[in-house]
Amino acid sequence: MNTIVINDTTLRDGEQAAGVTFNIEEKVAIAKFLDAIGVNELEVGIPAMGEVETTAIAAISNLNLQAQLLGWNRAKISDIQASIACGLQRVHISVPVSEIQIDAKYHGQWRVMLQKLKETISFACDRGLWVAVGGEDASRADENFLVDVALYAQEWGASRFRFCDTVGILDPFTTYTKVKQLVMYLAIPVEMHTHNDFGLATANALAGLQAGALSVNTTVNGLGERAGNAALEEVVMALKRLHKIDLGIDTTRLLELSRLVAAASGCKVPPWKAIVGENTFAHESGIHAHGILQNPVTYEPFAPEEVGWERRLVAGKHSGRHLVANLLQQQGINVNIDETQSLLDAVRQQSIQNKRSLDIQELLSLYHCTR
Ligand SMILES: CC(=O)SCCNC(=O)CCNC(=O)[C@H](O)C(C)(C)COP(=O)(O)OP(=O)(O)OC[C@H]1O[C@@H](n2cnc3c(N)ncnc32)[C@H](O)[C@@H]1OP(=O)(O)O
Ligand SMILES: O=C(O)CCC(=O)C(=O)O
Repeated sequence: MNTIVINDTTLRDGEQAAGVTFNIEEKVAIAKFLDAIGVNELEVGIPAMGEVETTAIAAISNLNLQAQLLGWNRAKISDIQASIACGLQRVHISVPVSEIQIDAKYHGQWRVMLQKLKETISFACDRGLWVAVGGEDASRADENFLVDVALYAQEWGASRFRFCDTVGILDPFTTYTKVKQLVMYLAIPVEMHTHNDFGLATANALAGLQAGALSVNTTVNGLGERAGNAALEEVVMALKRLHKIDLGIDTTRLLELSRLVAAASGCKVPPWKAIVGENTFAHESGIHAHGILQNPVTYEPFAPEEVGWERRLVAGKHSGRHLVANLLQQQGINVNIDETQSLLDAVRQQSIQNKRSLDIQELLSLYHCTR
């Protein structure tokens, strides 16, 4: 798992989340940010969508970023032409590979699908483009047929094949088995594209990488169709911290990036969201805060600064004396731990009444009232 490519699709699948639209400035800002922190590759959009999209893609293309840029295409010559017109040198061509999708898009005529794939790969390769192919709904495809399509794509000139769990129905174990088989047959790298319909997108992406995939689609905050995609920040941190694979991405800016995409998409990040949620390094519970004050490793998997956060202790319903005493100490008030019980009782009461934790001013005024 050492030469993994992150191909971030915030600007394509991320923007496909219902109700989300990025304007040109936002698309450019997100692309620049992803590039600046060291993301290798960006799927920047769908040129076939028309002028608004192609103008944004061309603007990103003109930035001459370090990251490789890809346009997403159907197996249609006109889609490839639209990608070329944006100045893209890399195209991703998607074809349906499950019976369900081939029925819906090609009236069940898989030979026609293969013919279109061959034509579009050749058209792109003849124009000097680097071509990747995506197997849409690969997770529900007949496994032998999937391998055949991928082998044809490879033979016709594709440089990578994307395994798509389009409706997010796999678990990590089945993902591993299916991707392992594909990797075994192909000489070109396999890319993972996972969806979060059962909350398993990141786990499945990692399972695919364990099985030998060398590239992975992510989106910032896990934004994307329906329940979203594998989150960039989760995949990068899981690889770094759980698998000891540092992709060279500046993780200290992940929070800033998350906030940029949350603002541009209008999609708030839930407080409990891994890595970038507001509560990921906030501690209210007495036993946790007591542990953290002695050694942060007791209740944190890594230091908050590694992803751009600062640790926060907050007083609330579940707090204990050590936490409250520490917060007061930070304000220059030294209290004997054994004399904080009445203050703690007042904190609980007010927190229950307000249905939230207390800010420092509220804690201070309770302290003065209970003296
Ligand atoms: C799993 C995924 O995320 S796939 C990506 C999905 N993303 C999007 O759909 C967002 C952007 N899409 C769009 O802006 C529009 O759908 C467009 C511009 C691509 C096409 O718009 P329209 O021409 O109005 O077609 P519409 O969206 O209604 O239908 C999709 C068409 O693409 C065809 N199609 C779908 N997938 C493929 C494919 N992989 N290869 C070739 N054709 C395909 C469908 O069969 C249908 O064709 P038809 O019009 O000949 O019946
Ligand atoms: O690239 C493809 O083939 C399809 C990607 C996708 O968005 C999906 O399958 O969910």
